[in-house]
Amino acid sequence: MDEILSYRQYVRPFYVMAKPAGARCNLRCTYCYYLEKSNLYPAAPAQTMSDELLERFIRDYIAAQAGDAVSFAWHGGETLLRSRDFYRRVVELQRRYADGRQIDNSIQTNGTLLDDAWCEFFRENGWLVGISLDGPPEAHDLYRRDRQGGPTFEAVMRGVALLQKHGVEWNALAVVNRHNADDPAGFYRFFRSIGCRFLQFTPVVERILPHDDGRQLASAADAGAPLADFSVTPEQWGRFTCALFDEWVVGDVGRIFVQLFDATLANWVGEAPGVCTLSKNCGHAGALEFNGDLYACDHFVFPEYKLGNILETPLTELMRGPRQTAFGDAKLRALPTQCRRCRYLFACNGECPRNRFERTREGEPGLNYLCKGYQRFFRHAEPYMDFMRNELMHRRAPANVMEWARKRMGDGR
Ligand SMILES: C[S@@+](CC[C@H](N)C(=O)[O-])C[C@H]1O[C@@H](n2cnc3c(N)ncnc32)[C@H](O)[C@@H]1O
Ligand code: SF4
Ligand code: SF4
Ligand code: SF4
Repeated sequence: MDEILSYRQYVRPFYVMAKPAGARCNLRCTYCYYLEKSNLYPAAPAQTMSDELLERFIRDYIAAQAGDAVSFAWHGGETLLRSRDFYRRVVELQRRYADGRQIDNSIQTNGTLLDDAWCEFFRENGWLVGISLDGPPEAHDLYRRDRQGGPTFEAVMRGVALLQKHGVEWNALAVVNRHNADDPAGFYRFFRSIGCRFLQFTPVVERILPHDDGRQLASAADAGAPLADFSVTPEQWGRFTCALFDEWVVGDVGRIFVQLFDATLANWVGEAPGVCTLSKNCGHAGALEFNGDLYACDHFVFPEYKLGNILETPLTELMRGPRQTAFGDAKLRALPTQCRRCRYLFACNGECPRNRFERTREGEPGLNYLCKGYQRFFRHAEPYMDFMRNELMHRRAPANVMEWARKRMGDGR
């Protein structure tokens, strides 16, 4: 088993989320886990990735990939605080080092700084743009505030309209928090109404632990830290995912792609889920800070999870080294007995290790805080997932589930 694990680790591609503007941002979202990472770099307030580092990263990242396609992910902080010239240079360097590979780029942004020129750049270069949007204005604006504390919904929607005008490929990245989790139907209908076809949503789960350097959030290793009040509860998460699933399964299968549902179906048929949180192992997506520091994961940017600096140690060595391999394999190895015996282990895999700070019924540590919510979701989705798996096995479209679901729900559930 161990041999198989390490063999897979070796041939599997790895990804790196690059932070060209570090943790700098024009907004001040209450729940943001990244803004406070500036405190790790007090001596470099500008947090700007240098041209030397950019070139080294692009060259080494392309060279490290075994396949024909290489995917770059630009992340932050706010990515659009860097100029278009910076990203033109990215494209130029990618062409220089591509060596016949196909290069893809995705960029995550809060959307408020988009204008025609940015959209033209993304369209011309075929970049996929991820937009952070938490639902309709009353859901979005509570936590997604600008520096002055003002709302941002309208600015984001102006950005979305520009992307649509220019025909830029985009998807929405929403977070589910204590506030917006109670209106799943309104949330889903909103995204449908704005023409969003690719929807990802992440549960916000943070705990508070003040550090001497000014950071306020706990890492997975910090036992006993209290929950931040914007965190979604397991009960909310369960209700939210079930109700959203009901909206989707009666009308939008094959039309709107919801990452959680696609990944669940993939696990149901024994395929790779395409999202780390529901995979058996993880550790194949590092986070690269503006100065070359590489961390185990975007959600593990804590000093104790720093792998090294790519200007000092080759990127491949850090990503394929024993520390990162152990980090990724721990997702499976550290599962508590309750998870190992769970009937939904194949679908859940204990979800993300950063949320495993609860104890099991037997008092064993390492249970996922959202466990109850996931259990409820998998139980709820099970008959529909079984139906879709059966359709796929018989080479029929999973979208046939919609008619079956409508009848089933009409039949008095
Ligand atoms: C840190 S931001 C960086 C990129 C850009 N500034 C943006 O907002 O899209 C990346 C994503 O993380 C989400 N996010 C922020 N804080 C989070 C948290 N505590 N838990 C989960 N996701 C969070 C944001 O909503 C956003 O979609
Ligand atoms: S826009 Fe992104 S980086 Fe900025 S505060 Fe909000 S979530 Fe954090
Ligand atoms: S720690 Fe969580 S977010 Fe990071 S790679 Fe693993 S599953 Fe994904
Ligand atoms: S649903 Fe709960 S018990 Fe089952 S694998 Fe997930 S976290 Fe573990």
